[in-house]
Amino acid sequence: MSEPEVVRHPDDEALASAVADELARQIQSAVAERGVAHVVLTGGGIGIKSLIKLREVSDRIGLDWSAVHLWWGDERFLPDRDRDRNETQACEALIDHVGVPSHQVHPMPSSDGADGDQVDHAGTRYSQELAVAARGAGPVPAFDVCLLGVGPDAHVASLFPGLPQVHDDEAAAVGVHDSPKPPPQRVTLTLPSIRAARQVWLLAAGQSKADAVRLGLAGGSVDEAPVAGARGSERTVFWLDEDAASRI
Ligand SMILES: O=C1O[C@H](COP(=O)(O)O)[C@@H](O)[C@H](O)[C@H]1O
Repeated sequence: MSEPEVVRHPDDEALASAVADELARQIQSAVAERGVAHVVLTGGGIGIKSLIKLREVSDRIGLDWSAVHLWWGDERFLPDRDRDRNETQACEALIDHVGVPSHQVHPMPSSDGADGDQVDHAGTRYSQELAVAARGAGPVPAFDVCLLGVGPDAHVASLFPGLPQVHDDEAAAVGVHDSPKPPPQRVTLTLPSIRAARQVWLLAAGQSKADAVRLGLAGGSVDEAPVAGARGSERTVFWLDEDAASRI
């Protein structure tokens, strides 16, 4: 696992622009080197802002999306197209406007889909989809970049402090029943799946994230701060604005 690096920008606008520029570069180099790019998207304020900026970068440079696969780190288990779903927000911000082939967009299940209201089944279904894409090379593809927002409580994806999913080292994705942040039912990648990524990028903006960032960089207990367990195999980058970086 890699040691975390810190990249600081003055405010959330500059931060989102920098994330978008670098993500476009990483997509291009993954496709050039391996013929495919697997990117994990996040929800949250700065996560969605970065996708809006990525759409602008994509338009500007003519980014080729034909070999890009999009995954999610977590999802709120709600009906398809619900405005609070991370997928809905990512589609509005980016996906509906760029040319990613639809079979390469891999949303987590919705609560009105094939699993009905069975969020654990939804986690299993997503694990199976990840395994198929990994083509026998492991439980999940080696994601090129895994984007993760950071909650004020130090959660990443839908791995919340003190909840059992933080310690799941068998499943690739699992259901969450009692998230302290609404909605209570969610689907999330587990920490081993996140750690399979070449690069893990933690995105945080605002004073409310400053303590979580400090704990995440310190690398202590994942029970207390799940963000402390989010590390990439090659690179881990904390992308921060000055407010989020204020307690480092
Ligand atoms: O609920 C969620 O929250 C986190 C962080 O969101 P933020 O608005 O505080 O930045 C996000 O990363 C996660 O994907 C989402 O489901």
